[in-house]
Amino acid sequence: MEQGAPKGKLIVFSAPSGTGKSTIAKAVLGQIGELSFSVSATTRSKRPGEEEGVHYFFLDKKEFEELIEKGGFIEFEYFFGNYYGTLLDKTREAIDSGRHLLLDLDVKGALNLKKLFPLDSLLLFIRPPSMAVLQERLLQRDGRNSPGLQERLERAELELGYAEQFDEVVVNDDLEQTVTAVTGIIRKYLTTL
Ligand SMILES: Nc1ncnc2c1ncn2[C@@H]1O[C@H](COP(=O)(O)OP(=O)(O)OP(=O)(O)O)[C@@H](O)[C@H]1O
Ligand SMILES: Nc1nc2c(ncn2[C@@H]2O[C@H](COP(=O)(O)O)[C@@H](O)[C@H]2O)c(=O)[nH]1
Repeated sequence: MEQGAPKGKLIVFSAPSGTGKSTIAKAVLGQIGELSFSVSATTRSKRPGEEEGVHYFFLDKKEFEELIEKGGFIEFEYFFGNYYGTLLDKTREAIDSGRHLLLDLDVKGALNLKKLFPLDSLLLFIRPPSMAVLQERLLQRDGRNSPGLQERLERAELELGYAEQFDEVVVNDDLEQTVTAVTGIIRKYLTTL
């Protein structure tokens, strides 16, 4: 897709589920006005408080698979029993109009995106302070009986092994310090283009 340099840049957050990507993204978006959130499509159900077109575009499996057939995704993955994907049209529209996007992707999605936009993307890996803290955060957010909790923890171990392939790695221990560090990294990247 990298025909002619796109004007907007892609900032990608990856981390094991529950590390705090969405929490950090919300704070960073509040501080960097020229950055917009890239809304992915998914087949998973809405969590309380989530809104269509704001957190995700919620599709059913048939709709998602039809969109795959039509080449509607830059990348997509299937995990935790659901599809997740980055929409081609929305991404192209943003970067062609010079808007920078913040994407929240799993590690494979992030590394695939880097192959497509090697010069126009920055990959940030966010680490939890420990597996014990990660488990606490997932329990706090989703509850003890949440479907997929064990799967998310198992996948976390695997995802941590990809950290060194990212451009930057930040540990999300104290939230305020993490937001300051991440905001600094992104500002530096956007101003040294
Ligand atoms: N630094 C932090 N200290 C304490 N709690 C935190 C911190 N960062 C995030 N949290 C909490 O951890 C939980 C998980 O955060 P969040 O939903 O942002 O994770 P995520 O990485 O976006 O997860 P997913 O990939 O599943 O969407 C939330 O309840 C959030 O409030
Ligand atoms: N490869 C992609 N991964 C994505 C995309 N959108 C979100 N995600 C990742 O999914 C997990 C789980 O999210 P949740 O909202 O169900 O907790 C999370 O780690 C995201 O990074 C996408 O478009 N492509």
